[in-house]
Amino acid sequence: MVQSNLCTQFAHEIGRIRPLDDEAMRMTDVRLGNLTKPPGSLGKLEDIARQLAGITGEVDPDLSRKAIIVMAADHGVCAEGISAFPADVTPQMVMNFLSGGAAVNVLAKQAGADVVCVDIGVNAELEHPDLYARKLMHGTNNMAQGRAMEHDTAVQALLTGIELVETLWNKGYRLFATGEMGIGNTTASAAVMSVLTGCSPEEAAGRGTGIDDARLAHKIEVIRRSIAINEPNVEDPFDVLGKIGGLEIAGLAGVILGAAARRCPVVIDGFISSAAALIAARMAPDAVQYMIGSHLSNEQAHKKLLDAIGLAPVIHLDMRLGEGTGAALCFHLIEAAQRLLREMATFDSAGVSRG
Ligand SMILES: O=C(O)c1ccc[n+]([C@@H]2O[C@H](COP(=O)([O-])O)[C@@H](O)[C@H]2O)c1
Ligand SMILES: Cc1cc2nc[nH]c2cc1C
Repeated sequence: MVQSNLCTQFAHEIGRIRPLDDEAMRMTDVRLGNLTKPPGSLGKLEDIARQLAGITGEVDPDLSRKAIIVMAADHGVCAEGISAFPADVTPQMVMNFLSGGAAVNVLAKQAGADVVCVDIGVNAELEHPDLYARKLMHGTNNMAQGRAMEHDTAVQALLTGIELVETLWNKGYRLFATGEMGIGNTTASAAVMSVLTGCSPEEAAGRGTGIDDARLAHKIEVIRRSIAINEPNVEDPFDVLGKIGGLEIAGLAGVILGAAARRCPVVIDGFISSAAALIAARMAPDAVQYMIGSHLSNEQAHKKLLDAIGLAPVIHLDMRLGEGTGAALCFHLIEAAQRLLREMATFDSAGVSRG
């Protein structure tokens, strides 16, 4: 009963996601064509301007209030020794986000964005006035021994992401980005990628926080074992999420779907955020049009994962931090696209001859 109630809420939200607004994109193309530049010469910045119009239904939307939603959670699979760092780093970094000392805080501040720090499943008791306390479990169960979480918990995590976007939307935020913190979460993300794209654990696994060759071989074996023991159904993203996913991955999939349902752009950060984006895409294919790929992470499988979603990253800086750091940098390019459209002279106003 409870489960069907949650699923009904979720289905209602998914049902709100619509294709982009063709007329707003056409009007943007007309405006871009009148600006003092050869047609298409601003490349991907023009694509972004067009996409923003399609998403919002406005040629020049006000996206000045922006939030990076950083979902933090722990992973039972850390017991298998798959990370270069101890699980204690997850709660420690959450406190660092809340004190403003993490990389994402610095980059968010520079971009004029707010960091929204969410405990959706950290294995520690955390208290801070700015923390969004939404803990559903004290970390997932060890997926190498059985399912990571109950089906219902995965749906609750998805709804938590949607609820956060709604709360922030009501405060005036119109541009969102995904970010995360969770020691062990590249293992869960690689497992999700392997099942949903059909690639091997070798192809999906990477070095995460910086593991050596021996630990990488072990990580691949743990992913293989987790998939074998749980037998997730490739046709059912809820099943995949519940058996081999993570609480922050589920929460971020909810953030993405919630943003799409409210016609807001959502910038996808690195490898873990992209695993969440793949889940969201399988739940609601139209949601992909609301996503903006930010950067290409150095996590080796990221390119393949983005290809599976249909996203092209705009920044290549060899970063592999997560937290929302790549997405924060992408905010500058989004603002650049908007300013060009808003502030450039037209051929007529500047008296420049057309070709
Ligand atoms: O976003 C990325 O592309 C990315 C790539 C590698 C590592 N990370 C971060 O590192 C942590 C996971 O690494 P690991 O090795 O513990 O699975 C987690 O906190 C992520 O935010 C993030
Ligand atoms: C220190 C540290 C900071 C991070 N931020 C995101 N993932 C991280 C992993 C580590 C280990």
